[in-house]
Amino acid sequence: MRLALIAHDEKKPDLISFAEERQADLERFELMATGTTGQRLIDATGLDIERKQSGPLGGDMQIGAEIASETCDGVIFLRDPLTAQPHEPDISALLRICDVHQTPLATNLASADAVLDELIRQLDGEE
Ligand SMILES: O=C(CO)COP(=O)(O)O
Repeated sequence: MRLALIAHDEKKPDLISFAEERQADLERFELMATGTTGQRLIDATGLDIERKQSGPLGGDMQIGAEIASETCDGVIFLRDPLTAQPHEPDISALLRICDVHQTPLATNLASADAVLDELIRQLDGEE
């Protein structure tokens, strides 16, 4: 099962803490991330993560393409709702394509655990 991890700059510390807490669970997935998020997570946890482009350079669109191809099963995207992003259209497109394909999506820390728990439940069912 493939899972995407993304965080805006203000939320990267939260995502790193989340990944440290849930590292054993995250290791069960094929992970992908936008460029800077991926590097920060790799540095902090050593998790094996496929890095796409940085978000403003097209990383959200690359993850959106994975969702459109149904090669990504869930997204944890800790958005910063208080800072304008230059690539807002890409972000909107990513959220939209998740809805189009019924892809589980968490956009804040409060729902990240819930999405990961549900994907783990599905993984356990597959085994
Ligand atoms: O901007 C992002 C998502 O919209 C995240 O990109 P980075 O992980 O490269 O910072």
